[in-house]
Amino acid sequence: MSDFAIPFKLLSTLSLVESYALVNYQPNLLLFSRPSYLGTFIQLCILQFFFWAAWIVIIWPQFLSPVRHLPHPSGGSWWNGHFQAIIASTTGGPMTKWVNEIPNDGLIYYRGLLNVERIILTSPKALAEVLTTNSYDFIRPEQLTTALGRILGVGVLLAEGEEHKFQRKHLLPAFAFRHIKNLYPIFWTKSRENVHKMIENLGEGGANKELITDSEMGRDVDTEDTTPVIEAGSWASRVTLDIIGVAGMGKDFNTIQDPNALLARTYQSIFVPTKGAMFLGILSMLLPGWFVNNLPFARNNDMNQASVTIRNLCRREIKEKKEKLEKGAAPDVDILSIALGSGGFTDENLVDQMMTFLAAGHETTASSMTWAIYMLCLHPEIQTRLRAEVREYIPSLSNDIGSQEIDRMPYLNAVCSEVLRYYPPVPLTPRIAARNTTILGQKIPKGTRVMLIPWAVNRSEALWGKDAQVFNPDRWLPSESNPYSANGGARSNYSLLTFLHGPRSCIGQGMAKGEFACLLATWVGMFEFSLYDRKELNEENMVIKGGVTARPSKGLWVRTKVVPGW
Ligand code: HEM
Repeated sequence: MSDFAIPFKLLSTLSLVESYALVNYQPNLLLFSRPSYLGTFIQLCILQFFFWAAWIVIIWPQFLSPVRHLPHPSGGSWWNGHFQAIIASTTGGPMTKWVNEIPNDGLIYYRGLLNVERIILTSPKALAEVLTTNSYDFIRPEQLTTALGRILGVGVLLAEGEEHKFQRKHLLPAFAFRHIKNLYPIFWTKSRENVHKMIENLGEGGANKELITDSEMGRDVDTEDTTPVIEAGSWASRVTLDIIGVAGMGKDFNTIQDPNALLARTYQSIFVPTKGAMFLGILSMLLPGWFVNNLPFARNNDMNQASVTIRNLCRREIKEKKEKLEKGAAPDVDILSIALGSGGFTDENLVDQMMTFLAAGHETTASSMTWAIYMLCLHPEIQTRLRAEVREYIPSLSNDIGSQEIDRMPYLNAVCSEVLRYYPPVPLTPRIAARNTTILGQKIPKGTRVMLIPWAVNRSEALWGKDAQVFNPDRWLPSESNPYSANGGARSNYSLLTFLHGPRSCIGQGMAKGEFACLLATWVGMFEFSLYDRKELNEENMVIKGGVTARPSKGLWVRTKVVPGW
């Protein structure tokens, strides 16, 4: 059954017709001696809203829905399902637990806000049906498209059906490996610039001055240790924004050098998880997206301003690039140049695509970098082994590096793959059945929410074995006892959901992997990291901000030392 999206049009049309009929033909049925159209209309609207709500919240999910007998978590409220548990914990947290604790054959059922039904896919077969075989039967919820469209543009990420097929087909060549490999020198040069800037910052004492009083934050800090501290997440966002600028559209946003550069500030203002953002997120589950987007809240104001800034910047860059090409300049290697060459897009559509690449292409990779540094702090032996490999294959940061040098390092690639498995940057992404359909033979009514949860599937013991919840890069290294090392030891490639699969999988995954590996190699090659707050040595103490991407909610503060000799 569909979301709790109030069907205003239906309720008001019905009420209009009924109030006309009642006032004119059956006035004796009304409560008032002098019936008016308006009064009757309002009463009917309220009455029908309650009938509709009772149907959606109680009658359908509790007594009629064909999916209600699927394996499901115990407990939950009679009117609000498991929403309380979900909202109180990290995005995808409860689902990870359910996937490992509830015996199931590929589908788990639960109820979210106001009992809206959701299905979690847990088996490779179920995932293959939804992601590949019947991919276009499952679309993104309209509320999400409206909410994200302002910042992401309505590009390939948010398009559906034939429109999506067309856009993807014309963009795919830009992401072919023969082009992506030309971007490695950009990844490396920008990563190197970032490391130099970090060294400069450490020389000035790092971010120590910025730290909020430790007692206020409840941190457990070694006060004797004077090693400078940095917030790894913000450095990661700066460098990934610069990389997507140059690799995506040939434009250096200069965020590494200036964290207050316009675009950096703009993205910061919208990616910060505020209470306002959360409130609007919940409202958009109940009310039409266009209405929520236009409510007079500061958050809406920020989003609209950010949208104008990003859109104008993309427009300017596309115009400049076109003019350059018209003057006969050789095309650059960036994604925009290749998309322009494809001839498949109008200028305004290219603006939407560029907005998509800027947002989708930097926060995600920055999230991976943040989690990588966290994992290396928790596992210093992995950090040391990785540094040794990087230094063995690349004698100095000043070397110029391409895809071949990166691909040759097995442990680097294993660590990157394991970070992407263990902390997938996109913790979950929802779909809605666009028509009555089936998954694994189970009837799925049109409008049912189907949840793709990389966070849960990537740590499923049924798919990864008993050590699914252990961070272990070695599972990606080939050996006689590990014949499935290409899949991290799992039998099916659908066990890894980080980039999804099929026609809606991440188009930028090749680029993301190359960029991530270059970044990690430079950071670990040059620095030794350890946690500033010793409490975070216990992963359960790490508070995670959910949203489109998952990051530590208070940032990742790490003591950072230059390791000489590179
Ligand atoms: C570690 C980094 C990344 C991760 C984990 C990631 C993950 C994902 C995921 C899970 C999706 C599917 C979202 C959904 O359908 O709900 C997706 C789609 C997409 N990603 Fe990425 N992404 C990453 C990096 C990038 C980069 C670097 C780019 C581009 C430059 C990019 C561009 C896109 C685009 C355009 C789509 C939409 C594809 C379509 O629907 O056809 N991503 N990504």
